[in-house]
This record gives sequence, structure tokens and C-alpha cells, in this order.
Amino acid sequence: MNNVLIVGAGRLGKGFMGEIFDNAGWNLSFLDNDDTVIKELNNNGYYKVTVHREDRIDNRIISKYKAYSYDKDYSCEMAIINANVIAMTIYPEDFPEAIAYMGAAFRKRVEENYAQNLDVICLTNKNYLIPSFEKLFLNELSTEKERKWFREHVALRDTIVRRATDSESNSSINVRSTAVLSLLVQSPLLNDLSSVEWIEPCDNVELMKDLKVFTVNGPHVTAAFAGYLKGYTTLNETVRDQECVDLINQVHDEIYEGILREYRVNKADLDKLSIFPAAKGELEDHILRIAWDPIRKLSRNDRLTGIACICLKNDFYPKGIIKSIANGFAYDNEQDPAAMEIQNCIKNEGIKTAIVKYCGLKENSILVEAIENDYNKIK
Ligand SMILES: NC(=O)c1ccc[n+]([C@@H]2O[C@H](COP(=O)([O-])OP(=O)(O)OC[C@H]3O[C@@H](n4cnc5c(N)ncnc54)[C@H](O)[C@@H]3O)[C@@H](O)[C@H]2O)c1
Ligand SMILES: O=P(O)(O)OC[C@@H](O)[C@@H](O)[C@H](O)[C@H](O)CO
Repeated sequence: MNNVLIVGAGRLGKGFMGEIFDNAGWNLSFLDNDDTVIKELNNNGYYKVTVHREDRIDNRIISKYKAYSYDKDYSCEMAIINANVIAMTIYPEDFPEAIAYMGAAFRKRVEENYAQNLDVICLTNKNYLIPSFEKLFLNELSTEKERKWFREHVALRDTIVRRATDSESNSSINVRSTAVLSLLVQSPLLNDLSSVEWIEPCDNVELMKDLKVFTVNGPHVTAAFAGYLKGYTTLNETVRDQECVDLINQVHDEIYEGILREYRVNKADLDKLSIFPAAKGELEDHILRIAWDPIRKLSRNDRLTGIACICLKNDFYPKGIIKSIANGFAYDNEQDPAAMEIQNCIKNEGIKTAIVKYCGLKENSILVEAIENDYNKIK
């Protein structure tokens, strides 16, 4: 039987990767450095996923798995040695620690299971990270034999995640997920994943990922920032507020306009990539998760500032996106450490310095002035 190891047993790890590989009959293992997550999985012996499809809601119970913490016995070792697929469902900043932890087992795999092919698929929303992840792997593999193994038997691949998956916390054993669009996985892979539902090979992944992060995650974070400022805690409340909906739609249309002016794609391509068909039922999704880490989300090439710069480069003024970025600077949710860092910077150094610093923009750019003006209207 095939083996998948899921690194990061939080929302996406359990609710997406765990669910689809279990459904396809694979052996499931989880690795997480948060002991609470692993205790919950092991003490309960199962977890539940409510899968919202276009035509039905599946209530899945997943019980056949092994779950490993970062323990002193290195109990995840065999799961790393025998995996056909390792799915990395963690945030970008967590990759160095995870890869360093797995290094010893990779070296043992070279000795004990050299010939078996391994696909490592990375499920983040940050683009262009694969070369830096490859360096992290190679840091763990110093001999010529180990590096040859990595070149010949490992495919390290990026993905484009088109699925919202949420729960009360990363350790919750009740997860909900929308299953309406596939995970696009950079080709080629070394294992045949054609029997795993919701996985689809993808060429040109870097371009497609930029377009997806702009078109899907730009309006998504716009909703989160706008909803928070209205006092909501969920996306569900936000999309019932007409003022928020108007801004989300405006941002969506501006993102499309910027992309259509900059890239050689048409509207039908963008719709196919980014429009989620309606799913059955209502999936609760929290603003805390969607806005999580506004430092990443407001950064120069990410979902808002990235496309705002593209719009301006193409002589198109992105009024709604600018307002959304300003809302991001007003996002002062104490549960989010990155939001607090931004707030401290605003308090100590002023809004203009914060915009320049976190959006990665030049001080005299028209975008900085416009964001500052909108921010001052909110505060
Ligand atoms: N949840 C979604 O809908 C969704 C959608 C698209 C992309 N993503 C991406 O998926 C990734 C995970 O998101 P999530 O919502 O599942 O977050 P999460 O916080 O629910 O889960 C992440 C898990 O990774 C664990 N972790 C952190 N560092 C680790 C390490 N060094 N080794 C092993 N485990 C570690 C955490 O303890 C946590 O349980 C992020 O990059 C996110 O951007 C999530
Ligand atoms: O995962 P992040 O933090 O980059 O962004 C939060 C959400 O916008 C994101 O997880 C979406 O739900 C997902 O990308 C939809 O496919």
C-alpha cells in the first residue's frame, strides 16, 4: 500500500490532505511539533471532516492513521523512510525547522530505502519558495550519495491550494473543508497520484500561483480585514454585510483588470483558475485564520500590494485595493502577533514608515501616500 506522511497536522493537513489520501486508501501518518495536536489525534483515535462538495456534504471519520510528535525517540523515522509522498501543510516560516528535524531520517532512507521514489509537495500560499526549500533539504544531505539520491529519487514540488479548510484551532479534531476545486500540483511527479481525488497536475505553476493568490486570496483577505473592522469574527458574517461585499467585489474586479493588462491570459482562464463553484451548506471560516500574518499578506509581492503595483504599472488606479491595504494596517487583532508587530511600528514610527516597511514600497511612491490617506480616514 502507498504511504503518505503529512507534516503539519492542523487544518489543511487533517482536513484536506488526510481526508483525500485516506479516501484513496493510502496509509496515513502525521507529524506535528505541537504536542497538543498529536495528543488529540492519538487520544481520540479518530477525527472528523465535514466535506462540503457541490452536490453533497460528506461527514467523514478518519481513524486509520499514525500521529507523531517531535519526540525524543524520533518515532516518525519509519514514516519518513517509507513515504511515497510527504505533504508539507505548514506555514512558510516553519519549513526550516521541519526539514532540519526530518534530515536524520532522510539520511537513513538513503541507506535503507534508496530506490523508492518520493514526492514532497508543499502547500503554502507563498510563491517562489521551492529553491530555498531545496537548499534546506540539501543542507541535510552532505555526501555525494545522499545528494544523488535527492536528485534522482525526490521530486520537490509546489502546489496551488484552492480549498478553504477551517476548525476552532489547529488541534481540533472537527475540521470543515470545501471540496469544489482541485489542488494543482507542479509536474512531473515520481509517484502516480491519479487515483487520489482532487489532485491535478499543473504546468507553469509559478505564473498560475501568482494569479491564484491575487484573484482568490486578494478578495479573501479584503473580506477578513473589512469584516474585522466591522466587529465580525467570521467570513460568513462579513459576506452578509453589503458594504463589505461591495469592497470585496471592487477589489476582485480591480485584480482582474490589473492581471488582464499585465499577463497574456483571458477572463475565461482566470475564471477557471479562481472561481469556486458554490458548495452545499455553509462552511464557517474565521477572520483570524484568513487575515493571519498580515506582515506576509501586505508584503510587496503578495495578494494586495503585489497586484496594486501591477495595476499602477499598467496605468490603472486600484482604489479598492488601496483601501483594503489601509484596512490591513488598521487590523489590530491582539490574537495575531504579526498584526501586533505592525501596530507597534505604527505607534512608534508612524503609519508612513509602517507602510514603507511592510509593503516594501519607496517612501515617495503614490501608493504609500494613497494608503496613508485611506488609513487616516479609518483611524
Ligand atoms: N487552511 C486553509 O484553508 C489553507 C488553504 C490554503 C493554504 N493553506 C496553507 O497551508 C498551510 C497550513 O495552514 P493551516 O490552515 O493548516 O494552519 P494550521 O495552523 O491549522 O496548521 C499548521 C500545523 O503545522 C504545525 N507545525 C508548525 N511547525 C511545524 C513543524 N516544524 N513541523 C511539523 N508541524 C509543524 C502546527 O503545529 C500546526 O498544527 C499554510 O501555509 C497555509 O497558508 C491553508
Ligand atoms: O493561507 P493563507 O494564510 O495564505 O491565506 C488565508 C486564506 O486566504 C487561504 O488559506 C484560503 O482559504 C485558501 O488559499 C483558499 O484556497
